[in-house]
Amino acid sequence: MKLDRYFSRRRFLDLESDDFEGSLKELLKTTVSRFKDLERKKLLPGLMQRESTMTTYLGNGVVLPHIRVKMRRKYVFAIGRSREGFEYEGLKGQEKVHLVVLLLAGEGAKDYLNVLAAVARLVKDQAFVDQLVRSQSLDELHDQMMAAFGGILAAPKKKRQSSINNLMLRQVMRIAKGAHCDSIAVFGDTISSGQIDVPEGFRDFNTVLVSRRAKDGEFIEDQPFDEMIQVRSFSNGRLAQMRSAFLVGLTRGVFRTHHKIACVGGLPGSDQFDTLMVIDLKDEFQALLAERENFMPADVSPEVLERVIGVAMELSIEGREGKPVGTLFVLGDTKKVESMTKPLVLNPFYGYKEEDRNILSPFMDETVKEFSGLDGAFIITGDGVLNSAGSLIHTPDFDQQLPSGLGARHAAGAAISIATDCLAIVVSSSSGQVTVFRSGIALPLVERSFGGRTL
Ligand SMILES: Nc1ncnc2c1ncn2[C@@H]1O[C@H](COP(=O)(O)OP(=O)(O)OP(=O)(O)O)[C@@H](O)[C@H]1O
Repeated sequence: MKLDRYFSRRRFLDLESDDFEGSLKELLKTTVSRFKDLERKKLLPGLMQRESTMTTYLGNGVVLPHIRVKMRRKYVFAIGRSREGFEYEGLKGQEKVHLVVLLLAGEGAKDYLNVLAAVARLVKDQAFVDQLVRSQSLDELHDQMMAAFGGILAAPKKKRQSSINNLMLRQVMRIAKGAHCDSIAVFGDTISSGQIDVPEGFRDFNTVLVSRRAKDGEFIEDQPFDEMIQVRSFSNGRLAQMRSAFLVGLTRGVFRTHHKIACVGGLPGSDQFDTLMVIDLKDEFQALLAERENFMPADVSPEVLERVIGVAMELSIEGREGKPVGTLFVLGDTKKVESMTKPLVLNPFYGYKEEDRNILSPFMDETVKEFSGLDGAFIITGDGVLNSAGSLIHTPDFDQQLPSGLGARHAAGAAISIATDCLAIVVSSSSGQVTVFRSGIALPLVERSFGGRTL
């Protein structure tokens, strides 16, 4: 998502204040002086009120205060930098806020959550944030932000691609041709710079980049790929996230169920492709897709499933504060699902605006991880609104046989996926495995044990 058109050099400041409220006042002053239809008096209390109910801290010293306002423009950004940094409620130890990214969104702006998510994704990169904070001048800071938000990140220093990588890429083309594959998938995180030099003829294939870096083509403008699938968390496994990536690809229409895919990958950051495989999606997802061309429930949007799978993967791979966490997400057909659940605790999402408790908002990540410690399930609507956490599922007449070792949480996920038109995504606290249930059929996405490695 290109956001550079909403930035203006005039709204880049070196902050004089040493607290959050003072910084907001400075940023609002420069913004309001330019857009006369904005009412500063209402903006500051609105922003402070949001902050008191929900933090807008994104990590890495960046805070993203945001609010919807009545204005003609879709979005306005104002950026404040504090080299010394200032304290902010909830930050531990030496951590301070160095960058305030103020976002005002017009009431009609429809892709608000995507804009928040795009900013959150970029500032997840600590090195990028450090570079911004250390910029010599505001002009330099502005240029870097424009480049990053325009999708043209300063090109990373290019290493020459090794001859083995070239060979592997040529081989995957030969295999794709020989095995009549429909696409070639490259696991891009193998290469630390993200820059992949492809051999001649590569562009004749339908190609997909699977990477943690970014989505919607942000980073692949000058890359030789037709599509990009984002995976969210690091795993030491070579192609451990393959299944979730292909599932996401299926829901987004990048792949069809009858497709065969030639894949090349390696350990993340190793700069060495070392694995080639051919995946037949029909075989891979056989049980799940046996009955239907499209396994998505009618009301679930692919980006919401993608997000839930991403959070589930992070919980599986990283846990919560290093400890394994298990949880259950029930996605879609919410009315019917809710008729088969009862609260185990007071609902922590009660009373918040739907937009603020949508799983597509980057500020929900931490909240969801925090509440994953609760017993029971998250109930999520097909368009991403978190309706409740800590819900006990009780479905009628459930006698599904599950593989041994799978207990009550998996049984509940399987049962609700039979009783309603939903998807249930289970993270196992004991094995870290992530399993998607649809109509009682289980699809394991990542199989691992904590501390272990997966091929
Ligand atoms: N009917 C249910 N509805 C919602 N959550 C449930 C239900 N039954 C169990 N759980 C949740 O699952 C948790 C763990 O149960 P159990 O260990 O039997 O499940 P499991 O399938 O073996 O999962 P894990 O692999 O995480 O241990 C419970 O503490 C509870 O939070």
